[in-house]
Amino acid sequence: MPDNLDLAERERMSFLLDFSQDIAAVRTKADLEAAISNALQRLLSTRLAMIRVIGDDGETLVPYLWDISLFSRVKGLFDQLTSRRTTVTDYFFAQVLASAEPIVFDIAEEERKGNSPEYILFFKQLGLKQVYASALRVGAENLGTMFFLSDYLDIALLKGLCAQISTAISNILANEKILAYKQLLEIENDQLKEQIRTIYNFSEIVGSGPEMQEVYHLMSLVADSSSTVLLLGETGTGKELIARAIHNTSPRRDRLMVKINCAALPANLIESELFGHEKGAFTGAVERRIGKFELAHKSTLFLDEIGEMPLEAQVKLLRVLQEKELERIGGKTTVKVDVRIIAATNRDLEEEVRAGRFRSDLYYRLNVFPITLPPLRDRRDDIVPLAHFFMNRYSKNSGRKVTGIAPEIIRELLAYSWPGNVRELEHLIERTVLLTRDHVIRQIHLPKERAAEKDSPALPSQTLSEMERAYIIDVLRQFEGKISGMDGAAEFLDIPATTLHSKIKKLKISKSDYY
Ligand SMILES: Nc1ncnc2c1ncn2[C@@H]1O[C@H](COP(=O)(O)OP(=O)(O)OP(=O)(O)O)[C@@H](O)[C@H]1O
Repeated sequence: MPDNLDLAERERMSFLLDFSQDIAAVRTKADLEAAISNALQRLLSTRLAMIRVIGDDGETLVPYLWDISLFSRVKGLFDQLTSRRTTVTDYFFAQVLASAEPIVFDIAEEERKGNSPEYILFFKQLGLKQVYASALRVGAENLGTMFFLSDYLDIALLKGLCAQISTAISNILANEKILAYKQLLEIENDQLKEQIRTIYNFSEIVGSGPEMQEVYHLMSLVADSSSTVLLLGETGTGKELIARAIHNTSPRRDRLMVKINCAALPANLIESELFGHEKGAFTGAVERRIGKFELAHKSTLFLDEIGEMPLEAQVKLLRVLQEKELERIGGKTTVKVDVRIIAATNRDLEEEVRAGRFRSDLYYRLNVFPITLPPLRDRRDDIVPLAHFFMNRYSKNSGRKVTGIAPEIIRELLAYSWPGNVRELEHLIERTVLLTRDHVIRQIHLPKERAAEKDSPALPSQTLSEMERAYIIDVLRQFEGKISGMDGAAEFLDIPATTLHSKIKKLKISKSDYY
């Protein structure tokens, strides 16, 4: 401390210096209360009366911290004043908030002016001649007000004291907000995880034919392990659905599966998205960013459209898969990661390797446990159950009561080649449910297929009896197994009940097919 300062100045500086040390350690409101009361003990006759902070509405001054022991004698009036709404425009508070400096209110003079008689009465009952007050302020922003009771208070000292309290309260408020957000995010996160778990589990996967049975079998073999899985199949065949189901039945299911779509990102961003970057690693890297790999630590990383990944990124991915550690772009240290990889592509990766667009070493790393999802046209038995599944889902979602699909529409669905696979069927049914005015879907707008496509070998993969079987099952499902009578399936099919019975027998349709 410089020698040429007078005694008062020295004392003031030493007081503020000590206070600033105490205040620097403050994390909570209780810490702040202790620091203030500690400091004020040195000022003998000075006590903190009340701190109020401006609420979320920007107007109300909410009591934040006060010394109840000061008001025991005037408790009735104190309770009355603190229980009613006080705003930034109320007389004493408006003066404090408008002033750059602390204010000393002379109670006798204020009484003469006739403003805010309840507060004047309150101050008088407390036996005060003066009240000291200052705005709680950070920069130019008002956060609230502070009132002190004192026989004498040095204004310069009060100013320093208030500046430090302001910073501490602003930090505490910001911390409380962050904590509240954190709790909110944690709750949301748990709810989302739960939602994803219930949406994407095996029971939401429709398809009971031999092709999907094989898929389920492979899934159950691999789910428990940390092995890399490669999902192959045309667009819309359900690769992401299967990836989520594998994750949700694996030991990693308590953490969220992290997804990255390798086709959706420009080549220069994909690395930073995957591995993260340090602040200033390249132009535009204004903040440090955690990559998806790190986010997926102890969880699963779903690399969608892996066939589209640029070659440079492939090299880096391979390194991480081999070493199980990564380096953020612009970083100097390595980060260990424990990530299970599920990759998916609709490309023929072997062909991509031959064409030099995909690294063979990466291909072998990924191709540990391949699962191929068959296109919908190769599992026509699943078309009708899927159509019903989506009909139920979207009629429930939209509050409509669409409960059936007319037989001629079933015929159209079975005859179509579904180049967009399950996704195309899902979107079509969603649209149709919204357009349907009836309880039964009687109209559908399938894209026109060119004659050549119609004749393509994909279409007639079902025999006539297979189609007949699927058709009868659907009708039985709609009539809840009722065969004869006025509202029975036979009547609807326009055949005698006995004929329907013999067809059911011949086509080996059992109750479990339509219930
Ligand atoms: N077997 C199924 N049962 C129920 N819904 C399914 C099934 N297969 C796919 N779906 C639904 O079809 C839609 C498309 O599936 P998904 O996104 O998993 O396909 P994808 O193969 O990953 O497609 P892309 O290759 O275009 O990314 C999703 O809404 C999914 O829930």
